[in-house]
Formats: sequence, C-alpha cells, structure tokens
Amino acid sequence: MTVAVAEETLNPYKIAQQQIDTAVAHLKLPEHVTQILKHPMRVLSVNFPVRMDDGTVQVFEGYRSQHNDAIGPTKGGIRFHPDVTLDEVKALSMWMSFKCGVVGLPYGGGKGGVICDPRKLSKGELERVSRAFMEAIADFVGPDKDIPAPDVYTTPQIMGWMMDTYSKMKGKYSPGVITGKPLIIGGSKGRNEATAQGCVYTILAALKDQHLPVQNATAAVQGFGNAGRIAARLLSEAGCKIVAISDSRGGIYDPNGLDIDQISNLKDNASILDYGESFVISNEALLELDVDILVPAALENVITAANADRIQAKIIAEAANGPTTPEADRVLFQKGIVVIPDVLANAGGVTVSYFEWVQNLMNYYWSEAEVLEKLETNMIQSYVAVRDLAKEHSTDLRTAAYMISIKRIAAAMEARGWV
Ligand SMILES: NC(=O)C1=CN([C@@H]2O[C@H](COP(=O)(O)OP(=O)(O)OC[C@H]3O[C@@H](n4cnc5c(N)ncnc54)[C@H](O)[C@@H]3O)[C@@H](O)[C@H]2O)C=CC1
Ligand SMILES: O=C(O)CCC(=O)C(=O)O
Repeated sequence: MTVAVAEETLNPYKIAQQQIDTAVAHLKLPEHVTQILKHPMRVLSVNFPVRMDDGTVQVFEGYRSQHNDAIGPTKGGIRFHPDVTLDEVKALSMWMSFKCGVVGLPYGGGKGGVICDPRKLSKGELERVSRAFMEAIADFVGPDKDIPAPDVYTTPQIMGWMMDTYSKMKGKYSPGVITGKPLIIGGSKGRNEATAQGCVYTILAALKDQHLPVQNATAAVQGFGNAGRIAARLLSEAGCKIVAISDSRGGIYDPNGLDIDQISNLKDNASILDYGESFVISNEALLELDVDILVPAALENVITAANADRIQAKIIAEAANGPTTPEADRVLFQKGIVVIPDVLANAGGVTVSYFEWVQNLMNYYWSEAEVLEKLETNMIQSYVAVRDLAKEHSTDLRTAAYMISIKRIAAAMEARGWV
C-alpha cells in the first residue's frame, strides 16, 4: 500500500512538540498546560576548557535540559556525540518526561549532551571532559534535583568519574547523583542490560499480541552499542533469528541468521564489516528488510517520510530515542505496522536507573533476580496499559503512551497548584 506523505521537519524539538499536540487532541487539557509541556522548564548551556594530551586547551560546549519536575527530580542520560545540539537535548529531555510517566517512575525528564567525539579522545582526555562537564553542571544537578545517566557514547566508567567529581565538590559521597555507575561504586545489578532487556520484554509481548511465534522470528537491529548489541543477544537467546546488524560504519545481513558471538568479537577487536564482504548492507537498506522485528537502536530520524512506505517489518521496537518522525508514524500506522515507541520500548534503562537510585538512597542492594523481576512486571504492565488505551482511542501506541504520561504530569502540576 502506498501512503501519501507531507513535508516534514527533522528538528527533534519540533517533533516532540508535534507529538504532544497529537496526544493532547485526545485529552481535555487547558491550553496553558499544553504550553508548559511543549517547553523545558530549565536549560543550562555551558562552555568549558579541557587540557588535551598535546598541551593545547580545547573548549567544549555542553547542555543540560530539565523538562518538567512536577512529579519528582528530573532524570535522563548524558550524550557525548559530535552532532549534539541544544534542540536535540531539549527533545530528549521531553521524551524522558513521557518515558518516566508511562512506566510510572517518580521523575520528570532531563537530558544532557556534550558536543565531542569520544572515539577521537584518549582515555585521559575523555576523563577530563567528563569531569569538567560535571564540574560545569554540578549546581544544576543532584540526587534530589536532576540525576544523569549514560546515553550514546557514555559509559559506566564515565558515570564513575562524574560521580567522583560531584562527590568531591560537595564534600560527601553522593552515589545518588548519577546512575549507570560501575557496580563497585553503587551501580545496580541489571542496569547494563536493562534498556535492551526492557525492550525485549515489550517485543515478546507484541509478538504474542500479533500471534507471531518467537521461535525463528526474524529481526534486524540497527546500532550495536549498549541497547542494540544486548537486544540482539537477548532476542537470539529467546529464539529469534537475527538476520541483520549494523553500527556507524554500516551493516551485515544474512537471511540464514547471523552468529551474534562472532559479531560481538569482531566489534571488540576489529569491525563488524569483517564478517564477510558478501554480507555487507547499508544502514538504510537494513531498515527496509522484510523481517518480523526491526529494532532501531542508534540515533534519531532514521524512519522518515522518505522511507516509511518501504518499511516491511511487522513490529518496530524503538530502542533508540526518536528514530521515527511523526510523518513516518502516520504511514506505519496506516500500513498496520506496530511501533512500540521509544518512551515505552527503551524505558527499561531508566527503570533500572530508578532502582539504582533507590538502592543508593537506602544503601541496601538487590540481587539481579530481584531487579529483573521488578523490571519485567513494570514493563509488561506499562505495555498492556498503552496497548489497551491505543485500542480504546484507535491511536498508535506512541499517542496512547503520551496520553498516559501527559495526564499524570498535568495532574501533578494541578496538585502542586501550578495550573
Ligand atoms: N544506554 C541506555 O541506557 C539507553 C539508550 N537509549 C538510546 O539508545 C540509542 C543507542 O544508545 P546506546 O546503545 O546507549 O549507545 P552506545 O554508545 O552504547 O551505542 C551506539 C551504537 O550506535 C551505533 N551508531 C552510531 N551512529 C550510527 C548510525 N548512524 N547508524 C547506525 N549505527 C550507528 C554505534 O556504532 C554504536 O554501536 C540512543 O538513541 C539512546 O538514546 C535509550 C534508553 C536508554
Ligand atoms: O537511565 C536513565 O536515567 C536514562 C537513560 C536515558 O537517557 C534514556 O532513557 O534515554
């Protein structure tokens, strides 16, 4: 079926605002409430100097956006990427609010980003950038205020450096200022796998709803980092056949199924493209494969008006934030493709970050089994609530997810007397 599409914006901030408009059309909300939700409450922009290995000083630019803290402190990752923009960080903070809302966490949304390419920094430079960024935002964040975490190209080690810098500045051990830390300094069991694990729980639930068997269900995964690599492994362990995988350099495709362990080895020691020249496929072509499950797990705006009509997957699980534009959403909905939206599909990460923060505040730590059990329960309950509301209002799952979150944030703002 060919579906006509209109001109579209690829600005993530404008996209987030459009998504809010789509959801509030189904809700009776005063206009000023919508206006509040369409903008972050606070944004900090910083420029900070870092001494490089060659002795020169480089000035880096970074941002932290706090979207809405009516329900609790803001929460969300920090991204290190050369293409970071202020509008992207604002949008990511808005998506965090709706994500925390849909899985019922006592948080609002926050997000940070630094314009840099960690792949071109030495370990020492990366540590100095991480510590200097934390120093620059230290008065803006805090365990009761705004709690960062990992995102694209940031790692548990970076979280550890940032926690250390913050703790030294405040003169007290403060593990609750940041999550996604190494286990030895207050990280939670299960956090490293949580984003992918949560995503896989929702995929399995969607397969069941679509009466599709898990065994040999075919899957293509774009992005091979924390979210994508672990999602590929967990899907494969669940019985699915991973036929395509990619990273920033390109992808590989084998309709007979890929060997995930071999690809993981290649990723760590060479390039996934070394799997074999005859298997190489572009990132764009990967998205259009005829598969049961497509998992975008890299960056924004990969499914747009330009390619939505050619997407053949039955289920799209957005491990990445913002991979699908509103125009593409409309096309996919008309084609009957189920899109498990980012705010639900990748909410496992922030859910276990919440568990980490709670454990830090209690100074009492849970087993991995306890973490995973709580995660699964929360993900499935949230999936069912979104699915049922979407059915009731004949909307896509994203709109239903936003409706749930927006109602919750609006109720909190009203209860606090803001509106
Ligand atoms: N790490 C987490 O806990 C969470 C991550 N996410 C989202 O998941 C997505 C991926 O993040 P992580 O896996 O954490 O990052 P990561 O830094 O661990 O991995 C990113 C991966 O994407 C690949 N990549 C980069 N540019 C690409 C491109 N143009 N095409 C294909 N692949 C490309 C990289 O090669 C790498 O394999 C992002 O959208 C992030 O916001 C969402 C929720 C939580
Ligand atoms: O773990 C967290 O607090 C947030 C992770 C994140 O940045 C995201 O869900 O997009």
